[in-house]
Amino acid sequence: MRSSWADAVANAEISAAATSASPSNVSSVAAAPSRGGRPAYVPPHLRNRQPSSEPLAPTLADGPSGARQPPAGAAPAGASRWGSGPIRDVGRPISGGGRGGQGGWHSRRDREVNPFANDDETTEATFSSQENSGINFDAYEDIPVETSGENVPPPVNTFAEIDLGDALNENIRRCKYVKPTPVQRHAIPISLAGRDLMACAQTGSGKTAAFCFPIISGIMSGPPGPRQRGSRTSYPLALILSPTRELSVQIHEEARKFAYQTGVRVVVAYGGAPINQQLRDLERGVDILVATPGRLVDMLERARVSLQHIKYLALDEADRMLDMGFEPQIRRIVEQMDMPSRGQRQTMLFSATFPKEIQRLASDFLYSYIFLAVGRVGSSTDLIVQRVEFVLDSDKRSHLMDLLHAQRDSGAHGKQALTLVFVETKRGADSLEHWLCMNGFPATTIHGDRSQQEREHALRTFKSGATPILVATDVAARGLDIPHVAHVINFDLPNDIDDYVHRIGRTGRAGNSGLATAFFNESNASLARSLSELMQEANQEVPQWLSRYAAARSHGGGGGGRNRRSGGPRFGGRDFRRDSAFSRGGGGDYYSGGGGYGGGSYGASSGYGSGGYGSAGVTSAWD
Ligand SMILES: Nc1ncnc2c1ncn2[C@@H]1O[C@H](COP(=O)(O)OP(=O)(O)OP(=O)(O)O)[C@@H](O)[C@H]1O
Repeated sequence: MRSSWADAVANAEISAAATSASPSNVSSVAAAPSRGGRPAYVPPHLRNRQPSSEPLAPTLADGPSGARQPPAGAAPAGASRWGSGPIRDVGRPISGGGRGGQGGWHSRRDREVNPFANDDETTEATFSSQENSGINFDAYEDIPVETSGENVPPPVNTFAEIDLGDALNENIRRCKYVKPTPVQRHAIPISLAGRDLMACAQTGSGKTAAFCFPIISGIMSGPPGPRQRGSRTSYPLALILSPTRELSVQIHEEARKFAYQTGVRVVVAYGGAPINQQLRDLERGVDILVATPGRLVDMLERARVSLQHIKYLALDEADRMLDMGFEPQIRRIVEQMDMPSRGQRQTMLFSATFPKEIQRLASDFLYSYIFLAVGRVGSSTDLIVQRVEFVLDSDKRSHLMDLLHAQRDSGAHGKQALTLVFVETKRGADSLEHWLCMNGFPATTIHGDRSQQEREHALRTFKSGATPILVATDVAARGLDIPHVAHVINFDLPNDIDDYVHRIGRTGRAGNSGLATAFFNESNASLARSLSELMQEANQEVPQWLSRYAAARSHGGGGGGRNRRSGGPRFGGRDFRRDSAFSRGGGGDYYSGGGGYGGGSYGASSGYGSGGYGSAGVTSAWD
């Protein structure tokens, strides 16, 4: 997919690398962009330097959504609200002063690029020997689902049962989604009923569509938002916030597919890319704005975006968005700008993990909401074989090498299996990548010290298989949907079990299987208990030595930092309103108990560690 501004620059190099890469082709790794010839290896410490011959900016006319080119399947005349004149064939009632034909960007013939046209055939060819990565619904058949809140709308079994509109249904077909995943079965009817929602569902289970479909459908069937003549301010109707640039780009790509030919326009705004280009994109019209918080605040301060007409607010990775690193920015955006207050807008929060303390914070943004938990405790990892090995820091590299050699020799997971290696620090990432490259393993890296252009280039070469090893900090831990990641290696374990859940969730997605290996040593002792509990819950084999570490922690022994999960429920898969420890006076829209919530499978009571949220080392890698 050509999806972002950096692609315009990187495209030629990527395809060259993609066609020439092989595991032994070290020089294709972390290659300096070069024109023709063999790309030269550039050490990590030099890679942030801008090559003088390389254009800094992409072709501005193209916008972050990719090259503007004649669409493979151009929108039929009248199919786009942003296209040609008054268009209302999408089932939207025409309210007075519709946007079509008002002049300015409303009236320009802005042909919609077909977001399906770029689905990367090269990548699929590269991975053709592997299993198809469609959703394996059998894996979800007996998945437990819990809802709490008042008057919960019933779930659906098929997309046909939901009135999403012809255009959206056609896009669902184009996406090859045959039936909804469990979280979609429940969340879509709840959202279509106009209810606020806090949804907790496993990694890779289709949450993006679960919040995109109702938003797109709602915008299609609602009145158009207003536009002030002569104003450079944009008034989106929906705002989707996510914690990282790459995730925002990915959500934008997905949402554009879902919204294709519906007339609903989706724009992305994220840091590290030229703001002027994004502003121009906004000026062409926006219904759904996908953004990272920092860039959005910038645009709000410049009065280039107003939130006063927001009808839908979605926070993806909502627990991350509300943890220590992001909460002030989110509060600013949601509570201190011009966004309609809760109850006046519809708010949807999604994540695979929802610690109770974060749930409590999140309830500030929600009105009479429904809590939805999809999946038994630990079920997000049932599809992932988890291995934990005791490895001293000094042995980690050679151990990693052994794993990679074994993987290569056995041809496990297919010839081009992608391996994602998580490390703690940006420096550590560069250093490990360099070492891997020197030892014949094509690798690249993604972390907060790399330029956005480099980050996107790294992701693309990883996805294509040109550099099948990606060394990453937590910037890549959440949300990224990269097909064919067969192995996630926690070279350095995170301090927080939730981060572990998200990291290993980069494999075993959409019902497919995956493998996760963690290197554990004394410095990870604080994680022992929650890790061994998590593994047990997911029917994984827990090594005896890890159980001993866990027991030592339970009895007050062991060193290391405080693990916020310690003693608490996994995945926050239980509505905190059900927990008396969190009951409070005055919370008008708190659900006050009642039946219907079979908490058994979510186990454990509160006991939520009071330690800080989000370690400083991790926060630095986020946008
Ligand atoms: N109904 C469906 N049928 C088939 N595939 C689907 C369906 N819904 C989603 N998918 C695919 O499943 C994959 C995972 O979806 P998505 O990225 O939305 O997961 P997620 O729950 O948001 O994961 P994470 O917690 O890691 O962010 C994507 O490739 C998506 O296209």
